[in-house]
Amino acid sequence: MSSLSTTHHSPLTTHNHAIIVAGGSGTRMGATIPKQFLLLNGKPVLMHTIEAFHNCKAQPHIILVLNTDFHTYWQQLCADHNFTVPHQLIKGGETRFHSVKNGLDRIPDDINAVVAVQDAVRPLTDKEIIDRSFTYALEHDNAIVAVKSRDSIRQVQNGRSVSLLRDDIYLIQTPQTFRLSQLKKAYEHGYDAKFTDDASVAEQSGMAINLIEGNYKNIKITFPEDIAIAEAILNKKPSA
Ligand SMILES: Nc1ccn([C@@H]2O[C@H](COP(=O)(O)OP(=O)(O)OP(=O)(O)O)[C@@H](O)[C@H]2O)c(=O)n1
Ligand SMILES: C[C@](O)(CO)[C@H](O)COP(=O)(O)O
Repeated sequence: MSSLSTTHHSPLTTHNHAIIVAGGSGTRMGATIPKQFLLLNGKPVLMHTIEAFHNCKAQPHIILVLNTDFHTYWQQLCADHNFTVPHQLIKGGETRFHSVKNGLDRIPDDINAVVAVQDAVRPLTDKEIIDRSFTYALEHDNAIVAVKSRDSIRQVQNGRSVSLLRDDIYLIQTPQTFRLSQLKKAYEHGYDAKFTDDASVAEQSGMAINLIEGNYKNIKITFPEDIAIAEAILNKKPSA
């Protein structure tokens, strides 16, 4: 991981924000409710994710982006699970891009602020990694959590597959953390269907993207088997 950036400073600032995007419907999961509400060890996925941000040293102001059809459902879930972590609930958008944009629009301009964007459906994100992303972004404008590919990689070009250098391939996770002013500016450029994350939006606006080391356990809940995988990771006893 020598090519990924590292940092050792404290992430403490009073200007930290986290936008947790939970506006999706989970079509690939195929459940009767969006996957962010499915239970992981008895607690909705989304609560695990919010708690990771609440428990980190950066102590961000938490904005939860959720389709308005599910606001009342979420408030009932919070009551049922005695979930009291403070957060600001706002409406979701048509795509992940639009949900993030809705979140950014709710944060007042602040030259000193840093914002992390997090998939609601990554409930196993380490609080230490969240803190590292805030610290690194404060010093270097952005920090995108990534892990190196552990599989061999081939790309199909004109019907032929060609091997790529595995050491140059990184798999991108969240959080993706930025100086607020720079991410707001990037999102002003408008939507493009090729955007899959915040780094691709920022890159399009000319920003150089910094990768910081993530964790293979920081999986995204996407398909039905991912819930069982996440529970196995959560319940694994530390080896002696
Ligand atoms: N309109 C949307 C679409 C997605 N997301 C969020 O972006 C994250 C990553 O998206 P993905 O895993 O693709 O979630 P879904 O869109 O719900 O899943 P699918 O693509 O299978 O429908 C999720 O936390 C999802 O809730 C969002 O906030 N608003
Ligand atoms: C943001 C992300 O999780 C980074 O890996 C990913 O791009 C989301 O992709 P999806 O197609 O919306 O699941």
